[in-house]
Amino acid sequence: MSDDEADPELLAFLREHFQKASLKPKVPETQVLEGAEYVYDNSIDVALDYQSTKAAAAMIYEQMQKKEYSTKTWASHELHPKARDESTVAFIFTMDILNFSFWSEKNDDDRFAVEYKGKRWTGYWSLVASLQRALDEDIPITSSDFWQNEDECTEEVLRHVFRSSTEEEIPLFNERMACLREAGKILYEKYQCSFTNCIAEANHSAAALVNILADNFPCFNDVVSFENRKSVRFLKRAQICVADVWAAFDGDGLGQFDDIEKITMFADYRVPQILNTLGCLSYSPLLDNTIRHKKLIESGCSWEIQLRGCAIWCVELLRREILRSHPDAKINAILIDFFLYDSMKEREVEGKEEIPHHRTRSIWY
Ligand SMILES: Nc1nc2c(c(CN[C@H]3C=C[C@H](O)[C@@H]3O)cn2[C@@H]2O[C@H](COP(=O)(O)O)[C@@H](O)[C@H]2O)c(=O)[nH]1
Repeated sequence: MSDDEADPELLAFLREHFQKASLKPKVPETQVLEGAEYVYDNSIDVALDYQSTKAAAAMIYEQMQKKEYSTKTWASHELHPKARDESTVAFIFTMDILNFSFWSEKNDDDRFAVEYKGKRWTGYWSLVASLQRALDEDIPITSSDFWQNEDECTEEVLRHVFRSSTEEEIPLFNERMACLREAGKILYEKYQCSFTNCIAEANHSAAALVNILADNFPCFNDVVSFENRKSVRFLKRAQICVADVWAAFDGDGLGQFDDIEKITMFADYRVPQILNTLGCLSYSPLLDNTIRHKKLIESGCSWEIQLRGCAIWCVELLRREILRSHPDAKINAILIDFFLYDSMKEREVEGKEEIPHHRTRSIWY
């Protein structure tokens, strides 16, 4: 139909509508889920099993209900900060700058571990314990001014903060120190030394805050090139940082986000492990063998990207399946992820780590 045949009123309406639409402020998106779906659609070494995913969705929902899993679960962890104020925002920002790669090639007795409050903490919890211990020792480890002050925040002080109760030091110590210095410099230059100003700039959009972190702080810009065909944003620490703020503040105040459902699962090395254990994710024989024998998988290689992308997509399918059968469920990808991580850690404590997690050493997760 040419313009002169079309109804002039309809044409005027369409022109006005599209004119308005193009003026609308762009709704922030992270593109993480689109990238994950693309990786899933193009994966040959990692596959999803729909029957197991359907069964897992039912089990996860039932368990989350039984445990009353909610944002409140976050603060219930012994080491997580409880105050809903800027000190907790600063703690979370510090924590999630450093929230990566705790796995060790040593046995449980010899691996990096932190003694704190009469307990021996490993993995993610060794990081949280180190930060809490430093604050107890009046070391301002959550202050970006401190990270930048190389006279006060010396390498020696940081080695003291992350001191181990074993011979093994925290993995990637130098990279962690560099991440803190870089983040401190950027926070000083762009956000008046406060992560709370980043939250304010995001104006209650979780996606916008993820993008602020990824676009301004290189150590949060977790982006890969999948088989040289497509740039895929995983943004694991940027997303978990936003999710931790949301959970710590119970979705209120500094943790109030209008689009929190845009946050996906955090592509780490624990959630793929439990998804594989539950039968949701399956691996090609060579990849399965590599993981079972704890062989290194290079950061950025196709196998690693398939593991991370398919895990994000799998949790999205779990989320959709749970909401299909329970439309009123107060559940999102964050809470499913938190539940899966905590469940995997419980299995590890009970000695039920049937299949190992994959071994990739990087600052991204
Ligand atoms: N996907 C996902 N990855 C998570 C977490 C957490 C901790 N979140 C706490 C906050 C709320 C939850 O209830 C948890 O209590 C750490 N990690 C990642 O795992 C790895 C550490 O593993 P391991 O060495 O075994 O401790 C490392 O890449 C770390 O970045 C999570 O929740 N989801």
